[in-house]
Amino acid sequence: MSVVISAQGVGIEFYTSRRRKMQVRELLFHGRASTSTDTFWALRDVGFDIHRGEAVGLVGGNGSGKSTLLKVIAGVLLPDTGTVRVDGGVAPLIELTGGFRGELTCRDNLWIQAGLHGLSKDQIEERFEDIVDFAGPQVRAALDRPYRHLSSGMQVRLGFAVISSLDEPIFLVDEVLAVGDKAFREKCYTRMESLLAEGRTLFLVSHSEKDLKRFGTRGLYLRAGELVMDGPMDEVLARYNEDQGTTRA
Ligand SMILES: Nc1ncnc2c1ncn2[C@@H]1O[C@H](COP(=O)(O)OP(=O)(O)OP(=O)(O)O)[C@@H](O)[C@H]1O
Repeated sequence: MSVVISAQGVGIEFYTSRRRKMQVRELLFHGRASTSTDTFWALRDVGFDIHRGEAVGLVGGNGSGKSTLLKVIAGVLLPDTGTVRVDGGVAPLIELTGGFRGELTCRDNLWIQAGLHGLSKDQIEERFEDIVDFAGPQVRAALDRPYRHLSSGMQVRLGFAVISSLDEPIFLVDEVLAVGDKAFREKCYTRMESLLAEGRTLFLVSHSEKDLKRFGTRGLYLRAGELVMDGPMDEVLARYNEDQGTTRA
């Protein structure tokens, strides 16, 4: 099967600037403290290949670099070292409310988001009803109201409904399933299953062992920015739980 995501030696270095306490000498001669810049590597030498149709779950503790890696694959962040090659478009089910404008109506936002993600006017018209149906009756009732009037769960519903309707071959999913209510989560699972059945590739970040086992056949384990294990999901979770000192995530 063909490789659709190939990461080789990927490193991301973040800068953390901090201003030191002023020294008397600096106060006298400069009037301000000099700024020292610290850096740290959020990802370090990460490498893997993902094949078309694979369902891969990414695990790791808080701050281990999971979201950063997804942003690199989505093309939002460029790596400081190494390369990432992505064959085909990516549908980012991450930070789902990010691109929406609070003062615009839900209807306008739906059009803008779908358009920005590459759907044509005809495609949006054709899919409009399905997208709103998926988002649910509360979102439908609020279609002509400002987006900011939606509850945060409803905002996520609309975002998921738009992005999951895209034709992209690769889907990145980051903890969005943790936000919706139970009924909506089930709808999202069903949609993700049908995307997989159609041969799309799924890259999922989650702290839920249940979700990871349901979708991920293969697991990647990030620890402090380094990929410490790449293998069958069960084995990766066992190692992760062992490191965390728990039996369940
Ligand atoms: N823009 C940024 N500038 C500086 N540091 C950042 C930035 N974005 C993330 N970080 C840091 O990079 C590290 C990795 O963050 P990341 O969000 O990728 O972790 P994560 O594994 O997704 O964590 P979580 O499970 O808590 O969501 C963290 O230490 C975080 O504070």
